[in-house]
Amino acid sequence: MKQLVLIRHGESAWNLENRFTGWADVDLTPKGTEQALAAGENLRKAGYEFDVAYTSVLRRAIRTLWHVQDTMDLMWLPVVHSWRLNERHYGALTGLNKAETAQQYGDAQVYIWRRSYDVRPPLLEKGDKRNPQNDPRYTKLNDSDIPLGECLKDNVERVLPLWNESIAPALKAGKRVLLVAHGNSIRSLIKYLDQVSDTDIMEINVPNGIPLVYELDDNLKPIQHFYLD
Ligand SMILES: O=C(O)[C@@H](CO)OP(=O)(O)O
Repeated sequence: MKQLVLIRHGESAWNLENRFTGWADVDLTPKGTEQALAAGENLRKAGYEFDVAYTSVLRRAIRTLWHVQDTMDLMWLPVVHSWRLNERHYGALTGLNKAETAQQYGDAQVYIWRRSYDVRPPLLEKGDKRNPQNDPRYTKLNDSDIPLGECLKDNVERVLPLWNESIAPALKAGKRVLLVAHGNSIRSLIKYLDQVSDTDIMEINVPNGIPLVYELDDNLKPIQHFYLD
């Protein structure tokens, strides 16, 4: 049996302020830190061990992973940081308050932007200060890889090359994988692993800081999954 544990980062400052976050690099709140420590503690108590960890290049996920590693006495664990695990890019909605945006555009439109599989949010203008193109952590990427706004389908297409080229081979080699990422990059993996339909994925939400354990067969088909709460 192959073991993959997915954790969405703990509560972030913009989760608390109810803002569209995406690639904005906001940190954990004190509650988010507690959630991350509790996730590590629950994994430790349940006897989980890991051989490699994956995370995004955003601090809320990285810091969550650090807390989990620290709590589990696994600071030595090899860690792969990949932009492919970043949150779905929220385009021109980045930084806006979700409730205020719903008042302006209506709940139905905001639900479509947040949960539809293939409707993108309004895109950023290239010259927008929020365009990640000039951020040093992305300068080695092709311009075409740097999004100006993504729907979940774009996010799935961004995550899968990392899955196919690195995570799946690690699992097949018997490595126990810990992956700390974001609500939508994890929903992308859930959609792929459980073959969730484009409609059903709209109703699947991932809570902050609760380990989601996948037990996979040798072909990486899920045998079962459950939250370790
Ligand atoms: O703002 C975001 O980037 C995400 C996760 O917090 O929000 P949503 O639930 O709308 O996908």
